[in-house]
Amino acid sequence: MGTFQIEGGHRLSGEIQPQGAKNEALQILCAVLLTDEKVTINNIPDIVDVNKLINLLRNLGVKVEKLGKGSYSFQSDALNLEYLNSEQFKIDGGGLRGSIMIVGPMLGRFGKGFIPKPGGDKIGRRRLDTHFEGFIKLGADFRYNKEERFYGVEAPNGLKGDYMLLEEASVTGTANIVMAAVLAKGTTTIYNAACEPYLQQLCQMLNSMGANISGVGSNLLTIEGVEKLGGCEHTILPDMIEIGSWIGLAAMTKSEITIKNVNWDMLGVIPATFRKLGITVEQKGDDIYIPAHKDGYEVQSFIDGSIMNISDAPWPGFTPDLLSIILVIATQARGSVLVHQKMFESRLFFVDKLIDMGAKIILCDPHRATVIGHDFKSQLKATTMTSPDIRAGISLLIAALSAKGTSIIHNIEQIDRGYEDIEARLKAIGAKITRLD
Ligand SMILES: CC(=O)N[C@H]1[C@@H](OP(=O)(O)OP(=O)(O)OC[C@H]2O[C@@H](n3ccc(=O)[nH]c3=O)[C@H](O)[C@@H]2O)O[C@H](CO)[C@@H](O)[C@@H]1O
Ligand SMILES: C=C(OP(=O)(O)O)C(=O)O
Repeated sequence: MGTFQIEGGHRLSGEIQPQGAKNEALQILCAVLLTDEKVTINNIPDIVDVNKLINLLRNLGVKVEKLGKGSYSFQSDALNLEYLNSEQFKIDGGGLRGSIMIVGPMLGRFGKGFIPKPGGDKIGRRRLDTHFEGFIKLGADFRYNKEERFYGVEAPNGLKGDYMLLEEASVTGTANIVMAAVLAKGTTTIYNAACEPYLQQLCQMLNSMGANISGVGSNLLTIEGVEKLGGCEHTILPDMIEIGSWIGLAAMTKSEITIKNVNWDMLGVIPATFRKLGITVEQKGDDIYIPAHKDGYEVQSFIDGSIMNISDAPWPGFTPDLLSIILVIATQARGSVLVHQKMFESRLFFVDKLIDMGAKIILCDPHRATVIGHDFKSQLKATTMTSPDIRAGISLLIAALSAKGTSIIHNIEQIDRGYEDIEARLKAIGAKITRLD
């Protein structure tokens, strides 16, 4: 188990460049399976989950060539479909959440797709019904092996477009169905589609490969199936969750930080949500400038004066992946906030560790926590903790960097899943952080 030692209480300063988006990369990498031509992808983050998926693709027979930092070419012209029946596939496929998105492209192109129960964060139930209901609508036969927790879909005669209203706007579910539908016969209409920037990017990439998808950016996608897709070049957006993490880091450590080249237009309500906590998020060209909040930050009020409530919602709502960060920075705000994590039922339990550090939080139920901010009148105290999931992990790291004394965070593999070379990048802006093993 990897461990960070963090000496907190130091101001940071300087510039930080966000990595490419983890959740976009996972979709885009799966899309390389849709063509036998070469696909070049730039700005791929060097993080554990993405490297696991690249390794899975290699084992499936994709030719992978590294062209430079973050740039790779992929060619899926001689796949080894037998790998899908192997023990190795069960290990590779179960190692991350994003692997689920190989099913759609494999089904669309080869008429069959399998996957063991995918990995990813243990943050509550993470059903896959939306994915498979979508494939069934496109004409696939579905089977599930309960003992082995192995999912399979087959359509030996190909897929046929249909209208579908998704039960929920699932991010990976929508990506999976879109990737199957681009090669189906006829028209597929997906209503209640997820429309995160990750999906907008995926649809744009697929269109540049020859697909015909309209409605991109909305929750109504229309896909005219095509016979074949070709190669393309695609560049992954900066990671909006990393950008939000650095906003939180700057505020909580009262540091002046510039986050470079954020692609502001794709950040949706993220800047406005941090501003609700009184944090100054300034747009400077395409950078975000966070001044040192020397006098702290004050939670804004609603018009009727009721307590500030920050909750998650499918895009264009506020992403659930940033709520843990909102929660940690609320512990030092002037005022109180109700954090409501609507989507996942086990993502707030990490507040125990913050309470240990001296934060004033009432965990009302698994979905809601009330945070009463200290306004920096009392500093959090260093402690030893274990990172339960990726976003709780980065939130605890932010708490440790703001705390008095030296903290230890175990299980940092969770953080490495999604944050590239984090200690070097944080050290470069003045953080005292050491990887112990
Ligand atoms: C690899 C990847 O891309 N992972 C992201 C993806 O996971 P993933 O695609 O697995 O998440 P889904 O969008 O399927 O669903 C997330 C959770 O929200 C619930 N739900 C979803 C939509 C909805 O309208 N109502 C609702 O209640 C689901 O039941 C589930 O518990 O999207 C999540 C939601 O943004 C993010 O936290 C994950 O980081
Ligand atoms: C929950 C997340 O990731 P995953 O879906 O890969 O578990 C996340 O990125 O916050």
